[in-house]
Amino acid sequence: MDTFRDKAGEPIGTDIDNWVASFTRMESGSSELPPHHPNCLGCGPENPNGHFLSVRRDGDGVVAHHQFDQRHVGAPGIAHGGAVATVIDDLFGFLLYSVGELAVTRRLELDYLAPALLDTPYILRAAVRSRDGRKLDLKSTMEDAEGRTVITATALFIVVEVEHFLQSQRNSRT
Ligand SMILES: CCCCCCCCCCCC(=O)SCCNC(=O)CCNC(=O)[C@H](O)C(C)(C)COP(=O)(O)OP(=O)(O)OC[C@H]1O[C@@H](n2cnc3c(N)ncnc32)[C@H](O)[C@@H]1OP(=O)(O)O
Repeated sequence: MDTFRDKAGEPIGTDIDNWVASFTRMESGSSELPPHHPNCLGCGPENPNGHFLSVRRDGDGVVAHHQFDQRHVGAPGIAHGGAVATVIDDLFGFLLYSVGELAVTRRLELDYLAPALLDTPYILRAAVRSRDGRKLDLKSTMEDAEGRTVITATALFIVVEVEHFLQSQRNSRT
């Protein structure tokens, strides 16, 4: 089990309730947003196989500067489409700090308008388009340094209770 940390990087223990509490207590102070947890595939600083995504608030949404590297290669020189989807899914997860509720991905849809090149800087943005009950309609774009849109994405996240994660933890074989 991971040791979860608060916004200041202080350990808050391994208990999932603590993790959720630290997540939902997030106030709108610094624009820098903390990783979902240390080993998160998208943003965890302790996951050597991850993307180390660094995200900050940007108006009502979030923004990240990111480069894919050789660990994420699909076709030579091009990031694997699944790696791109991982990063966008994780970026959407940062919107939950503003929503202030727990939610998980139900649907994720990407349009790959141009190849996402390795070792090339991109800027990714995401925002909540609308909310209908538990359903969060999210949108994202990824642009290159010249402002060309490389990826557009939408997602449906569903708000869940902490029990969703507790039950998943109980059912997990790890
Ligand atoms: C602590 C930090 C946490 C956050 C941690 C952040 C980490 C970020 C990482 C990125 C995020 C992830 O990877 S999350 C991990 C990947 N995702 C998952 O594991 C989720 C797996 N799926 C599930 O557990 C479940 O399907 C749920 C919880 C998502 C939904 O199940 P449910 O609660 O039974 O909901 P259900 O009734 O089926 O659907 C809810 C509503 O959505 C509608 N709906 C369902 N599908 C669709 C659809 N494709 N298009 C339109 N609408 C749809 C239904 O009609 C319904 O509308 P109405 O009748 O209400 O109107």
